[in-house]
Parts: sequence; structure tokens; C-alpha cells
Amino acid sequence: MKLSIERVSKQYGAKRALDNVSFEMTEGVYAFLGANGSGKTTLMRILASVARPSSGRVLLDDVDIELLDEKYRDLLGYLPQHMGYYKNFTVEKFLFYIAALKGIEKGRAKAKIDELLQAVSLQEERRTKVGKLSGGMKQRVGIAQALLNDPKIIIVDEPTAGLDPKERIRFRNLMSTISADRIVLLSTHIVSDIEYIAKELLILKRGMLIQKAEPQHLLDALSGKVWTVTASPNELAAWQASHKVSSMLVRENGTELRILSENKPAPHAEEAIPNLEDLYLHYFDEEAAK
Ligand SMILES: Nc1ncnc2c1ncn2[C@@H]1O[C@H](COP(=O)(O)OP(=O)(O)OP(=O)(O)O)[C@@H](O)[C@H]1O
Repeated sequence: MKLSIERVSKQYGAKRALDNVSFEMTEGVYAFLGANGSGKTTLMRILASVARPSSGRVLLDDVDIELLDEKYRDLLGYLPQHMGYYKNFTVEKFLFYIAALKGIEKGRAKAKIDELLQAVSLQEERRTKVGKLSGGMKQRVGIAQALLNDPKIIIVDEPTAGLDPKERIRFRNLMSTISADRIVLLSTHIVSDIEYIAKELLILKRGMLIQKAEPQHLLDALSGKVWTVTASPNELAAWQASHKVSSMLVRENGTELRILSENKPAPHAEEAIPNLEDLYLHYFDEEAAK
């Protein structure tokens, strides 16, 4: 299976939300990293066929998804950034309702709902009204509804927003397991969500795809540019003003700063192994500073 994005642009009035984006995906997890407004949601909506590109096209195994139409949607599972829920429906009823919309026969839907409620650990909430669930629980209902039709292409926009650390790990494992024979595309600001599971990272910046590569490849490119230095409290502000600081860790002998720098920033600085947080800062420094 191959999903090809060919020279896709999207214009909203004078705003170019996507600018000539091209790439291909096969089975596995792909993760969009991008600052706010970089075009992730716009691209995901186009791939989920709820929005159309202003120019360019999307092909599944070399056939335009507009021609495939319903056949394409049958293969699709989509969790939008802001999912609309029916508050008065119980979790179970909501999932049956979505299953019916997707044309899934009742017996099959029941088996699938049982399986998915277990996968997202919501068995005990199956008769709870959606309006009474916590944000993280609602998000798990959203993940379950996206998987109801056993989709071959899964598009999830910030799926872990609102999930606690345990739920994030669960979600990561679920995506990793199901991606063996599926294309999974997810967007996030939280880099730990995609560590270990992403086959490729796609870095979008102001509507342009500026990188698409294996995480390790991108991390290797940062090698020799990440350093740690230990600073006393009165030195911290100066370090922050003069360098890109990716993290700070309070230790007994001072604060350990993680710094991105082309050159060794101080004689006592020690080289560190780049991680995804460093990578995010490297690409989105100006956005992060805004
Ligand atoms: N319907 C719309 N009308 C006008 N402009 C829009 C519309 N949708 C998105 N945009 C603009 O297009 C750009 C890309 O937005 P998009 O929502 O795709 O970004 P994003 O990377 O998903 O951001 P976030 O991380 O904040 O969700 C932004 O500048 C946004 O303001």
C-alpha cells in the first residue's frame, strides 16, 4: 500500500497553509512535527478527504483518492483535532452510532466495540455518558471510533492531547502494534509520543515539508551540536539569552543546561547525545520563542 501526496497546496484567502507538499507513505507510523499553524491539521484533513487541496493530488496505489471516493473512505480511520461527541450518548451507544454511519453490521460492530473498549481501557465506562468522561477518556473514545472499521489508513490529529503519561504509553503501544500492516499518520507537539514508534518524522514549517526522514537520521545530523553545561543560579539568565537551551536540570552542584550550539559553548561543556526534544528546538526555535 502506498499513499502519495503530490505537490499539494492549500490556500485560505491570502494565507498559504500548505505549499507544494510532496511525499509518500507505506505501512508504518509517520509522525508530523510542527509548531502551531505549520499546516499539520490542514494536511491531515486533506488526507482524510474532508478537505480538498487547492492544487495537487493524493493517490492511493497510484489512483487519485477523489476517484476512489467511498472506497477510500472505507479504508480510512480519522480522529480529528476536535472531535464532536454526543454528550448524552453512552460510550457504547456512541460507538454503535459511528459504526452504523460507517456501514458496519451490528454483530460485527459489537465484537469490534468490545475489542476496542479493551484496547483503550474503557470497558468500565461503556455505559457512562460521554459528557461525563474526563478529557483523556473522551480522547480514548475518539481513538476507538477511528479504529471501528479496521482501517488500513489511520489519521490521528494530536491523539494524545489530554492523555496522562500511562495512557500515552498505552496509545503508543497500540499504534505501534496496529501499524504493521497499516499506514498510521499522527501529529503531535509532544516528541516523546513518537519516540521509538515513528518510522519517519515529517517536519512541517509554515506550510512546507522541510524534512522527512527516520528519527535516527535526523538525530545523527544534530550530533556534535548538543552540549551540557553546569551553571550557577546567577549565570542562568545569561546562558538562556545567548544560547538555545533545550532543557534544565537542577543538580546538587548547580543547574545542568542542555544547549544547542554549532561550537563548544564553554571549555567545560560536554557533548551530549541528541534527543527529539533537541531536534524540536533545532527546527522550531523561533516558533518556540514566540
Ligand atoms: N479554515 C481556515 N481559514 C483560514 N485560515 C486557516 C483555516 N484553517 C487553517 N488556517 C490557517 O492555515 C495555517 C495552518 O493551519 P493548521 O491548522 O493546518 O496548522 P497546524 O499545524 O495544525 O496547527 P496547530 O498545531 O495549532 O493545530 C494557519 O496559519 C491557520 O491559521
